[in-house]
Amino acid sequence: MALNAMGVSLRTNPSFCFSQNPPKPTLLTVRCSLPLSSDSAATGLAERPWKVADARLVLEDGSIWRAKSFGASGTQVGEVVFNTSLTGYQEILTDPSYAGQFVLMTNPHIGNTGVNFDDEESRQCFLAGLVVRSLSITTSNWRCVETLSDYLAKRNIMGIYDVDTRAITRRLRQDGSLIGVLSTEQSRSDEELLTMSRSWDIVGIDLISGVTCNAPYEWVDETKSEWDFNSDGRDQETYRVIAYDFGIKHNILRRLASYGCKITVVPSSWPAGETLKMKPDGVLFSNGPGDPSAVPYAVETVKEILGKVPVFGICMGHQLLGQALGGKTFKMKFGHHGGNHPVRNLCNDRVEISAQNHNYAVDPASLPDGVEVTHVNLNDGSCAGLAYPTLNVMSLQYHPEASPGPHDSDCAFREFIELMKSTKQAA
Ligand SMILES: NC(=O)CC[C@H](N)C(=O)O
Repeated sequence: MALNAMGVSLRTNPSFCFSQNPPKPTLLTVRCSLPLSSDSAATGLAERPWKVADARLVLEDGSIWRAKSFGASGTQVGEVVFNTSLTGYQEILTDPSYAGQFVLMTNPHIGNTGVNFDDEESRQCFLAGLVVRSLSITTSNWRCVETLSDYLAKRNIMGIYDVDTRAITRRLRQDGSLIGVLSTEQSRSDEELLTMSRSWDIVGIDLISGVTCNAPYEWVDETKSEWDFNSDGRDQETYRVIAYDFGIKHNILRRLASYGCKITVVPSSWPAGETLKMKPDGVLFSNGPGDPSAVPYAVETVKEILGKVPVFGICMGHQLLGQALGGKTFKMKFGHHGGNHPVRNLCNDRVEISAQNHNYAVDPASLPDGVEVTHVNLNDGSCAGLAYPTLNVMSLQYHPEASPGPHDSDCAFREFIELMKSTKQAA
């Protein structure tokens, strides 16, 4: 994986490498009322008792947002999205779906619960960086094992705080998601960073290949009893599921395991023929980063499996299923990223409060006859779920596994079990 001079891995688009001139030390010329020691008076250098703004977020619209850095340093490009979740910043940081994106938290106070190693949704942080209003100066949580700042520094993830996240959010809502470049390198001019932000785009890039696993593995983690729920009515029968890792969140696997599934996770490029040879009772197509139109190989895999075994698509998996069934996906203005989106389940007319994280959606008008829209996002009427009963297909645009967010839609896992059960009985 390409690294820049500051050791920040260029995770988003390795081919977009910046010229690596190590930054020249910058003399701070300060004018402040603090008494200067004699030598500092001579050089004009003063140690300020507080952190100064040492980072810039330059957006492609030309706006420059000065901020204070935490975590890794360096220069990183990515698409800026805002997430309105009030809790779960660690699950967000480790959701591979954010690869190529800066996540701006609209909840102003971040970091107060530190981090722990139970709440991670994948093996590392894939996002481009974290943008927060106020970084907690202390942690207070019985599960805390590390500060957010140390956690990000160890994972080469950049963060900024003391920046007007509200103003940036309003801009994103007005103009749509914007590409930005975040830099702590004072040697880079504003113009250089602006040029970088206008030279990269997230559309059309396969970001899945940068987050998927390298080889198949069995999911063996047990959900600790204090975190388990809904598993009482668990079927006596065990169902074998192959889960395609397009950037899979671990809580999808934990929830399937809680419902009694034995799961083999396979890489995104795993051949459909190999999957079918494994004779699974069902196949899950997972969430994942980037543009669903940029991974035709994954759509072909889905097409080859469709109709052979019951399938369940989540988020990116839902979009790939939509394309495999003949539909089209499109890029939304600023997407849905949060934990309080109301979704109407058209099958039972219940409204589920859902966990959401997506910038693309399936266009229901493009779906062929026989494919049913099963869920609708009540905020904007977009397609939040589909089914194709004759091919034993179900999928959701949002996240029934929560992590973070509400568990209103956990029943979707039960429905997938029922789909596998009925298909097996009919065989
Ligand atoms: N969480 C996901 O799977 C996101 C899917 C896709 N990358 C999108 O942004 O819409």
